[in-house]
Amino acid sequence: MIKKKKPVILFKYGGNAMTDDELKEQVLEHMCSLTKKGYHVVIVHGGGPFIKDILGKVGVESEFIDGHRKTTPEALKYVEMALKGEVNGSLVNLVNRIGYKAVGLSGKDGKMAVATKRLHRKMVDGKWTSFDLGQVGDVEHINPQLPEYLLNDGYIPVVTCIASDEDGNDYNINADMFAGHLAGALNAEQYIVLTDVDGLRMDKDKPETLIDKLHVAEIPSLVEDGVIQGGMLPKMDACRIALADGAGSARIINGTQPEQISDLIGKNPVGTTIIK
Ligand SMILES: Nc1ncnc2c1ncn2[C@@H]1O[C@H](COP(=O)(O)OP(=O)(O)O)[C@@H](O)[C@H]1O
Ligand SMILES: CC(=O)N[C@@H](CCC(=O)OP(=O)(O)O)C(=O)O
Repeated sequence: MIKKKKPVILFKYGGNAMTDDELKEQVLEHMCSLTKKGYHVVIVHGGGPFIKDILGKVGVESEFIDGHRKTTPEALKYVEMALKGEVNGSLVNLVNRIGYKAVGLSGKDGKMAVATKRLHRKMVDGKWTSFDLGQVGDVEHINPQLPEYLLNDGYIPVVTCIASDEDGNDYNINADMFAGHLAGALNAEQYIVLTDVDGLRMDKDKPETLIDKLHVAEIPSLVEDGVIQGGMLPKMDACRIALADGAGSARIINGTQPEQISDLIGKNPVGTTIIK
């Protein structure tokens, strides 16, 4: 008998929403409990504040360009330590402690993600201008077999956003971008981005201006008008990629409010939904 494939929910857990261990545990409990409701759960995480901390301690400076951290080879060493050692280690520990089986991975494991150096361009004074972001990568290709094996065997993949290119050079990839590619490759029924705000706002400082639904075609003009900026730039790009590559839906919700996760499969969708 052919086993029916379970739908995948892929969560992108942003570092800004990981304020303390108690909250992290509640959020992870809400995510992982979806496995009892017939879903396969994948967690992709970032860890911006943890990277900032470690870089500060060792005195390595870094700057963000359009939501991507310019990364020198020296900084990359510390980015990897923070993401794989600190954040991934702690999330795997918490998932295991609350009674599920987590497997911590980065894009390098099993060559799940193959990266390429990011060629960053944007309009400056009416001209396309290139920016060298150093060891910042883009996902070129995803091999979904490893997370699929794990999901089919009852494990929860907890994945972070470091990957190598075909020659073995390592790259720091924005976690939203990484997650969007993986959600597409896994044909996730839902791609859910957990951050520290309720979703995309028309005015980033006014919670009452939350946009509940947005078409991907509306993204470029919202970028041009400066509505989508900073950390929201890669988030929206990642939603576009996830939907184009095979995810069923994409949504941004508040990861500091765990109950919003339960609402996902309920009747009252929260956050900002991005539609094709
Ligand atoms: N239009 C907008 N609506 C809401 N937040 C916005 C908007 N534009 C930029 N942001 C910023 O994006 C941030 C979330 O992105 P980021 O800091 O990268 O978080 P994460 O760690 O979850 O990836 C918000 O805290 C907010 O400051
Ligand atoms: C290239 C790039 O920007 N990489 C990110 C990776 C971590 C991340 O994206 O973390 P959040 O999800 O918490 O933002 C960085 O260095 O901060």
